Amino acid sequence: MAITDMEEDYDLPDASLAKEFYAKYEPKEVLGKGISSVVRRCIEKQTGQEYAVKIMDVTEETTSDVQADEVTYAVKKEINILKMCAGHHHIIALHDTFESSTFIFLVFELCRKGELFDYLTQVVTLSEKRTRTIMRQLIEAVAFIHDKGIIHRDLKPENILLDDNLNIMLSDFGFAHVMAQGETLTDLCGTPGYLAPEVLAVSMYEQVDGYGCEVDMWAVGVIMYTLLSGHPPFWHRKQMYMLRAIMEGKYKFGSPEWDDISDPPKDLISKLLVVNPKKRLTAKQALEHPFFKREDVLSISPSMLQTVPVKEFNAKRTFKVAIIAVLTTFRIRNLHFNPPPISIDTIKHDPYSVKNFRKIIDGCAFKVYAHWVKKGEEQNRAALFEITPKMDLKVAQNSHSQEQEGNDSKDYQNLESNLSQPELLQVPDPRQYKNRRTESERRNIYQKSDDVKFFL
Ligand SMILES: Nc1ncnc2c1ncn2[C@@H]1O[C@H](COP(=O)(O)OP(=O)(O)OP(=O)(O)O)[C@@H](O)[C@H]1O
Repeated sequence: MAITDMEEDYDLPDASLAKEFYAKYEPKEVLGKGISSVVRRCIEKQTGQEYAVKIMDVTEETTSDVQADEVTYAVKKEINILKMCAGHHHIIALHDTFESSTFIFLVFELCRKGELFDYLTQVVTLSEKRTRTIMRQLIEAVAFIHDKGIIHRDLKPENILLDDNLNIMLSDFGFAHVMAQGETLTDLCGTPGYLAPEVLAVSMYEQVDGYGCEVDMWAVGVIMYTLLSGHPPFWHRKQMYMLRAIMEGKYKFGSPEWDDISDPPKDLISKLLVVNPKKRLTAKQALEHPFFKREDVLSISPSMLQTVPVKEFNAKRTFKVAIIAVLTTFRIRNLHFNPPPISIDTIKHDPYSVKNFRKIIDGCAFKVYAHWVKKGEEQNRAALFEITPKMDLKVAQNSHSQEQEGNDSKDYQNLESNLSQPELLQVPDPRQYKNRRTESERRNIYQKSDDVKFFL
């Protein structure tokens, strides 16, 4: 595909600055844009194989030499972690890397279906079956990295990519860290709606221990809740309320969106969204949960089959099962073609309680809000789950803070102001250093976005 005028903002690095990359790869169209990078499809000249290349500019005019060094250091740390994770089916594979004095190129396997987040905006919610497949793959990836002592710290649907067969690939290890034996962390980093209570606690109270790998399992719980219901468990228009809800682990399986969902997924979520990290399920324990047991029969290997005792044929039982199956099929068919009547009153007063209407309403809502979360500099993914425009939210937040000053604890106010002042960023987060952007533009972006990643 030709590189269009619309992409002129995303200029390709000059050939003289990235000779090695151009010698091996042919860059193609832009696939997406992160805060610090542009991702393009590219073709490996020798093999004709397609990949995705993440191009990071480390020469922004406003970036000092020290910051450029920090960015390079942070990317190298990410590369090392990606190499440690090589070979797992559900972790993005890093194929190649190039570094010039001005750009860093990371060549990844290509995930054509984009982010799980975008998939979710199209389908609104996922079925239990689809959720089971995705969550199993995600938790297997998390179990794998935890086994190696790696903590991800930014698990969310935006960082989960989908391949052609809708299998997941865990990506974006920008905040990942290899934990030393017995180490705990105290950095406040991640994305607000997915932060575990203990991450918030370390920046609120001095006497609190650091946090560990358990924070990823909290985020796994938030993701699972979001996939099944179409909205996150702790979101609140006023950030301070959201933080409180997270700290207290207050969320609910509200009606009607959870009415048709069975107990096992709810039980698993409730064992992940546990405030005390020591009582939260680990990745390995989560994989043992009954929610994942149903499909296990399908994954029995031939060698295991030999050890499974064969049941004796019982004609009466087989006949009975066949009759039940036929009757059930008729009932389901009947219900499909002759659904029970819905009263006009119900539709008038509570259309959302009727499943079909609910799907239509949700679909429309997502269509309206989705344009706010399109990729690009102004992306604001948190807005997907909001009902007020972002700038109003900012005003509402400010006036709310004033109103509540007397009531809300100082700790929460401090924490909230930390979260909403990413300009306090100190640590080498490559995401700060946007391609050729002025300081005021950058500030504007952060102010508009609740989804800003922070690292204090
Ligand atoms: N391997 C890939 N295959 C296909 N598309 C990709 C791949 N990697 C990234 N993308 C697309 O490019 C976009 C930007 O990717 P990137 O990893 O830079 O995103 P980000 O995590 O939002 O950025 P940042 O880490 O700078 O905050 C993603 O939203 C995704 O849609």
